[in-house]
Amino acid sequence: MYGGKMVLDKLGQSLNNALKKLARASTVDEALVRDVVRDIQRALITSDVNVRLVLDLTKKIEKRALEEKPPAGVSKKEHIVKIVYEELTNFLGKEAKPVEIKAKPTVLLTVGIQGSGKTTSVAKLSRYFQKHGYKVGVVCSDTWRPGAYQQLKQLIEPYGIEVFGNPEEKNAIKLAKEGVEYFKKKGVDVIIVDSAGRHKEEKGLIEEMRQISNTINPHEVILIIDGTIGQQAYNQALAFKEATPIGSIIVTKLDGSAKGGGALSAVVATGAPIKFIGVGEKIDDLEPFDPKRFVSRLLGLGDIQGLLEKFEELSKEVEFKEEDMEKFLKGKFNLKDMYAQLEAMKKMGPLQQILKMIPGMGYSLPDEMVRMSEVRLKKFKVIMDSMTEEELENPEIINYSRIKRIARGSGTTTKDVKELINQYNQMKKFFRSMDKRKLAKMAKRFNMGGFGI
Ligand SMILES: Nc1nc2c(ncn2[C@@H]2O[C@H](COP(=O)(O)OP(=O)(O)OP(=O)(O)O)[C@@H](O)[C@H]2O)c(=O)[nH]1
Repeated sequence: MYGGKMVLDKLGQSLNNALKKLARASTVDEALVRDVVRDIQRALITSDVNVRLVLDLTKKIEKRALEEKPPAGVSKKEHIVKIVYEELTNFLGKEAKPVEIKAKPTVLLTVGIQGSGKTTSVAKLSRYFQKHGYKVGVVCSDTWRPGAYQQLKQLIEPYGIEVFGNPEEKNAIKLAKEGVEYFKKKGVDVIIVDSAGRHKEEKGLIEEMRQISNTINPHEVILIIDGTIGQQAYNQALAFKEATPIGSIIVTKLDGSAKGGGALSAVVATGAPIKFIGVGEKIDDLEPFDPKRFVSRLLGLGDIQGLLEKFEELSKEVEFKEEDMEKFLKGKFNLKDMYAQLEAMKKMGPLQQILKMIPGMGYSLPDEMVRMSEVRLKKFKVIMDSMTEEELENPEIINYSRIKRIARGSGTTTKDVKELINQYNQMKKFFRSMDKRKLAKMAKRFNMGGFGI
C-alpha cells in the first residue's frame, strides 16, 4: 500500500509472506534465514528487478542476518525484519529527495517518451504544488499532439491553475519561451513546462530536452518514466542522467504494475533521484517518493508515518476544526457544516485514501461526495445564502413552501434546492451508517492530534 493505493501489491504481498514465514518459525537458524532470503529473491525477480541487483541485495541481507547480533531487548526475528527493511530502503535510494522551490519562479521542464504519462503527471504536479501553497502556471509546448493542450486545460483549470498554450503554434521552443515569460510576468511561484513527447526512444527525447532547456533554463528537468516497462527503465534513466545535471525522475503507473519494482530499482541504480511516483489516473494520485515510507508500506509494517505526513499536508490546505471533524465523523451536522465539509473534501480529494489508510477502515465514499464540482459547490453556496439561520441549523424544517422561497431568493430552481437537500441527507445517512465504534476511535485520534497506535 502506498498513499492508500495498491502499489506493487504483488511484490508487497510476497515480501510480507517471507516475513511471516520468519515470524512463524519456532527457531531462527541458518536454514530459515536462507529460506526467507530465497523468498525475497524470488519476489524481487518476479517484479522484474534486475537479477544481479537482486543477488547483491539479498547477499547483504543474508550476511547481516547471519552475522549481526541483535542489540539487547531485540529478538532475532525483529532484528532480521529491521535488516530487510534497511537494505530494501537503501536499495531504493535511502532518503527522500524533494523538488526544491527556492527561486521565484522555479521553472520545471518535464520530458518523457510518448505515452509515459507525461501530460497527466504535469497536471498532478501542478496540483501538488498548488496544494502546498504555491501559485502555479503550466505551459503546454506540446505542438506534436494537439489534444495535449485541451487535456491539460481539462485536468487543471477546474482547480484554478492556468494553462498557457496555442494549438496553432508549431514551434515548440518559441511556445515554451513565450509561456515562461507570460507566467514570469504574472508572478507565479512555479512554472511547469510540458514538452512535446513525440519521441519513441531516448535519443530524440534527449535532443529535444537540450533544445528547450537551453532556451528556458529550467531549475530542474523532470523525466517521466512509465513504471510498467520494468528494468528497461535503466537505459532511459541513464541516458537522461548523463545529459542533464539537474535531472530528476517521476515513475508513473505504479498502481497495478507487475514490473514496478524493476522500474524503481533500475532508476535508483543509475543514481538519478526519483522524486515522485504516479499511483493512479486521478489528479491526486501522485506521491512524493520516500524510500523509507515506501518500504515500510510495501512490507506491511504499518502506515502510520505516512498517514501522519498526509494529515500534516492536508491540514495545511484545509482549516479543519477538531469539533467539525468530530461532528462530521459522527454524522451530526447541519447544512453549514456540510458546506464546510464539502469545501474541505473538494480540496482534500484523497479523503477516501485517508480513510483507507487507517487500519480497519476500509470505507469507500461515494465518488460524488469526494469530487464535488466547483460549479455545484458555488450553486450550493448561493442557495445557502438565501436560507435563514434556523434553516441552516436545522434543515429538517425545510418544507416545500420554504424550498420555493429559497429558490426564488437565490435565483435558482426548486430542483436545485432539492438537490442540495438530497446531498445533505445522503451525506448524513452515509456517515450514520458507518461503524460508530470505529468512528469514535478515529475522532478521538483526531482530537489527540495524532495516531497513538
Ligand atoms: N494507472 C495509471 N495510469 C496513468 C498514470 N499516469 C498516467 N496514466 C495514464 O497513462 C495514459 C497516458 O498518459 P498521458 O499523460 O496522456 O501520456 P503522455 O506521456 O503525455 O502521452 P503523449 O502526450 O501521447 O506522449 C493515460 O491514460 C493516463 O491516464 C498512473 O500513475 N497510473
